[in-house]
Amino acid sequence: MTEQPAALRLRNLHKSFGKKAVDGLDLAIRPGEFYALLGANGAGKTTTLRMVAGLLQPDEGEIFVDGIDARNDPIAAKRRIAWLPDEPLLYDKLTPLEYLEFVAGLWGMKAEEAGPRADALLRRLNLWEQRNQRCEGFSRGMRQKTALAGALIHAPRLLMLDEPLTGLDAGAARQVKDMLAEQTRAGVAVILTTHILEVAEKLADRIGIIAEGRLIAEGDLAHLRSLSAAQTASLEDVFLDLTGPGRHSVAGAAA
Ligand SMILES: Nc1ncnc2c1ncn2[C@@H]1O[C@H](COP(=O)(O)OP(=O)(O)OP(=O)(O)O)[C@@H](O)[C@H]1O
Repeated sequence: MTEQPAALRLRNLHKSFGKKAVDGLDLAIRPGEFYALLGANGAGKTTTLRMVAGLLQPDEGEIFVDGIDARNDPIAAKRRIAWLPDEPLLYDKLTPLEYLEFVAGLWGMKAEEAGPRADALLRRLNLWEQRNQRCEGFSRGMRQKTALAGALIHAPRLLMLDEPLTGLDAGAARQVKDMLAEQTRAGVAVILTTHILEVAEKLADRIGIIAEGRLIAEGDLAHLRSLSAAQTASLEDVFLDLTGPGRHSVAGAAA
């Protein structure tokens, strides 16, 4: 049996904006894995995901999505990716149904494939009642959920989300979390950035911590605890310990 390729593999990824934002990042995520990328403000999380999404050109390094070299074949890689930024762009004059039709059209999906998938996503995310209302009056949670439905319409293999739960009420956050868990059960790899450490603690199979553009620690919570002084600590304690002043050059990353 041939081994399944990683859903995402980064090798020695670099990006500088004058100052280093991503500095030799290596990362591998399995199909069906839920991976949380943590880091302080400015650590390089969004820059990393934007490079994978093809929105930024790396200075150096390799990006493989589902075995496809994203720098050589960006279109094939993008077809396998969904990218949900922290402030997704919706078209206010469109309804959720129209928005999904529009996004499906961009992917060249046939109506008979896109229609049922859009219906299922809207029902699943509790947007069915609002499917014919314009997005302009939507709350942040409804906008996030509409954008998530749009991100999933083309059945991606790698779902990347930047701060997807920030500002959502408990009900909307639960619907998004349940949806993400369902995706991983279906074999989709999920990578998300979050400052809500409880989300990473509860949902992630593995957690990567980056500081100054480098992966300084990686593993499940038990492994991260073992790298930290306080071994019974919460993820918040571990995170603050590993990213604290003077620490991140010494905490070695290991799976
Ligand atoms: N387009 C850009 N031009 C110049 N500098 C940038 C640009 N994008 C990011 N940076 C810089 O790169 C570094 C990493 O930023 P990035 O947005 O990736 O961090 P982050 O970990 O996502 O932070 P946050 O948690 O605040 O979203 C920061 O120093 C930031 O100022």
